[in-house]
Amino acid sequence: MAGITAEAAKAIQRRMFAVSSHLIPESHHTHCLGMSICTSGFEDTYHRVHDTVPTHIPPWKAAIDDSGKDFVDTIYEKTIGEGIAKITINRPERRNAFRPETMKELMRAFNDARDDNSIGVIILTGKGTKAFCSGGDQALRSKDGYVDYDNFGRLNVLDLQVQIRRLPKPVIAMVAGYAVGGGHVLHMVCDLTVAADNAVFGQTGPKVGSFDAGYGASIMSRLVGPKRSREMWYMTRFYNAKEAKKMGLVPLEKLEEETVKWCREIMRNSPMAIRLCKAAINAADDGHAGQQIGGDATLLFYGTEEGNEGKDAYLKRRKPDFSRFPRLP
Ligand SMILES: CC(C)(COP(=O)(O)OP(=O)(O)OC[C@H]1O[C@@H](n2cnc3c(N)ncnc32)[C@H](O)[C@@H]1OP(=O)(O)O)[C@@H](O)C(=O)NCCC(=O)NCCSC(=O)c1cc(O)c2ccccc2c1O
Repeated sequence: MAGITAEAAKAIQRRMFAVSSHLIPESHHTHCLGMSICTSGFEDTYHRVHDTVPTHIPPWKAAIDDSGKDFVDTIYEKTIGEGIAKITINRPERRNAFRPETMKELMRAFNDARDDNSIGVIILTGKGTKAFCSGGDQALRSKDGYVDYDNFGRLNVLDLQVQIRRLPKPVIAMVAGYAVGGGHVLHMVCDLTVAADNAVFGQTGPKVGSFDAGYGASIMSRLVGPKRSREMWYMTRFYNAKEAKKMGLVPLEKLEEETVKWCREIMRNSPMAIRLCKAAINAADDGHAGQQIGGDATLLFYGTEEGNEGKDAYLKRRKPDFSRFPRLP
């Protein structure tokens, strides 16, 4: 486009994308109309009227946001005409461990999906089948958080957690492989989780000298109960998808089909009703967003010998030795 800046061209491209996303392609109409048989097994008017949703995986189209910056650690995509955005952590060589830049990009993508009124539901996932997310990149951990390009320590995953909780559209965690550490907390702050049969869940913090005393502890307690939460945090065991209760379990090869089906079921319902249900369901827990003190405690802990012992042990592939640290009364 001659005569306009690259940023202006990207802004125009984004606007055109948003507008075209409202248009449903002809092929989708045909497909949906073709699905007239109710396979749910219920022979009632409710099911005859509402029918089932199609399960094919839609074509994903690369999306951009207003900043005009590229997405490097993440992949940001949208469907055409179906109102679904997909945000993928793209560091599979590190089991999708995140660094501050990853969080910045995720926040940009979530912000754009929130702003785009053609989008009604957002999928958060990890690249590949080995991991949804393995938490903070331990190789980048320093005494004041995780450090990448600008040499500042950050714990900015806490901001992403709050953003997901407050975002007025459902966010679905699509989990294949490991969802551990900060990655496990990310799945917990999402509205729903669809897990493949190879999914593994767990908190590793107390083994690697970390913990999440904000949402990571409080939401877990609500989700799986206080005793199971203590077990997960104190013992740092891993659980397979069968053991992790209250989650849908689907074969790995059906994971995306099933997740998209959930999105479509949400998309055909009232956005205002969903928005208010989400706010209402979160209301009892909103006070936890104020638990910044939990994040600050982690920040201080990273600067201690005890915290560092866990990270060192992980990086050196040895067992941590916490025996020299006092168990204070
Ligand atoms: C996830 C695993 C169990 C997978 O094991 P597997 O055997 O399949 O793979 P490898 O271990 O060989 O890993 C392949 C490759 O990836 C690198 N890697 C994996 N995870 C990480 C990671 N988190 N950080 C850095 N690097 C990672 C690994 O080193 C290998 O690299 P090679 O070069 O050798 O090929 C297993 O990988 C595992 O246990 N990972 C660590 C999980 C973990 O402890 N995560 C951190 C928890 S702490 C955290 O996430 C956290 C972050 C925050 O920002 C917080 C903020 C505020 C409060 C608390 C926070 C917090 O707790």
